[in-house]
Amino acid sequence: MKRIVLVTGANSGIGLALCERLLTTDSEIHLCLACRNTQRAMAARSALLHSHPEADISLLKVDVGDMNSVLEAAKEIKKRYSRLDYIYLNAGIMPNPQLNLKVFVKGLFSRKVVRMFATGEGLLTQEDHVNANGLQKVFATNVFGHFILIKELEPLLCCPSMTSQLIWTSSSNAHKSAFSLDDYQHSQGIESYSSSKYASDLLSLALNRQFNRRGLYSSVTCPGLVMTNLTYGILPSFFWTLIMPIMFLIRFFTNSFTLTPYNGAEALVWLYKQNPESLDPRAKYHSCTSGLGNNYVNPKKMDLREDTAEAFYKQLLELEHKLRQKVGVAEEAIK
Ligand SMILES: NC(=O)C1=CN([C@@H]2O[C@H](COP(=O)(O)OP(=O)(O)OC[C@H]3O[C@@H](n4cnc5c(N)ncnc54)[C@H](OP(=O)(O)O)[C@@H]3O)[C@@H](O)[C@H]2O)C=CC1
Ligand SMILES: CC(C)CCC[C@@H](C)[C@H]1CC[C@H]2C3=C(CC[C@]12C)[C@@]1(C)CCC(=O)[C@@H](C)[C@@H]1CC3
Repeated sequence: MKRIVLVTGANSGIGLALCERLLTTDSEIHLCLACRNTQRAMAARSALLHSHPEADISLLKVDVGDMNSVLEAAKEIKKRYSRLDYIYLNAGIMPNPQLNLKVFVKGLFSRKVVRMFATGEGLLTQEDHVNANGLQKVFATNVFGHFILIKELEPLLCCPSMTSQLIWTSSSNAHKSAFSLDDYQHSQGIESYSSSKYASDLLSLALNRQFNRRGLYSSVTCPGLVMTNLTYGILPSFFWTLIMPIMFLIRFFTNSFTLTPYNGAEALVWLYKQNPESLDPRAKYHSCTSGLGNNYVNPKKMDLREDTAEAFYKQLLELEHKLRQKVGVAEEAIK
């Protein structure tokens, strides 16, 4: 029986490299590319079919930052499939990133320089906005849309006598200090990306508590620093090209400069092959690349509290309830 794998944000960067690698790893797979832009999704499908002509690939239109689009997409998935084996919750944004040069230069001469390059801690700020659902855009895209998708697809993910896996593309940029239960959407701060990634780590922990007994397992990964559209948004591409030799040099000091989407997908592919019951719900699985270019996976314990994860999960359920009422009222008004 073919394994059914859905990947959000599959049309570029790490998501696209992941799809390519999954098709190479497993020929008995149905891949569903869940993307917001149909043309970009079709281009990705063509590229994948070019290297894997026999591959079974379908497209699904979904904007994970838009509640109505997620609900529509979930309806479509339920029509198409009776179960789902894997969902890769990979789509993500970091809008209007600004590099804090002062912190960067200071960091270069501090003892924390390696950590700074590995996590980008404190180096980046973002400007976030409110979306049409009244949610902070980064939170809605990186966390909440995926949460709603999982909730909607619960019957397909929790099937008797089989296990399913949720695999998040989180980040080592997820920091406790950027997240607060009082402002979990991060409407007050300037580190919405870091906050959203910490929120996804908390959510993954809570999902394991809620769903493991029903055969659903959740894991988080960090792909390392990868050159994708997301990172090209931080500094102009000519600058990245100029400093590329330095980036390859940095690899000898930190294994987190994976740089290519192929390398960045290492932990995501590794998790595909694991028995989910053997995984540690508190571990973040990091894609690593050595100075000589060898890839491997390094699990690291996350700094998470069970009670915070539970409280956050409750807040998400309340927000879901509120928004479902809003959507319901809007639908009634149209009728
Ligand atoms: N690059 C890096 O160094 C790191 C990246 N990550 C994470 O990896 C993930 C993938 O990013 P990466 O490959 O780097 O960057 P890309 O920008 O190349 O990929 C992001 C993908 O997400 C999609 N996407 C964004 N917003 C939405 C939305 N609202 N609905 C549906 N799809 C959406 C994009 O679609 P579209 O093409 O239409 O914009 C794109 O396919 C992200 O979650 C990111 O946070 C984590 C750590 C490091
Ligand atoms: C290498 C250079 C000479 C200068 C690059 C400086 C910064 C632009 C980078 C240093 C560490 C990088 C980093 C990220 C972005 C670019 C840097 C800040 C991320 C925050 C990108 C997104 C993620 O999710 C993280 C895992 C990255 C961590 C490191």
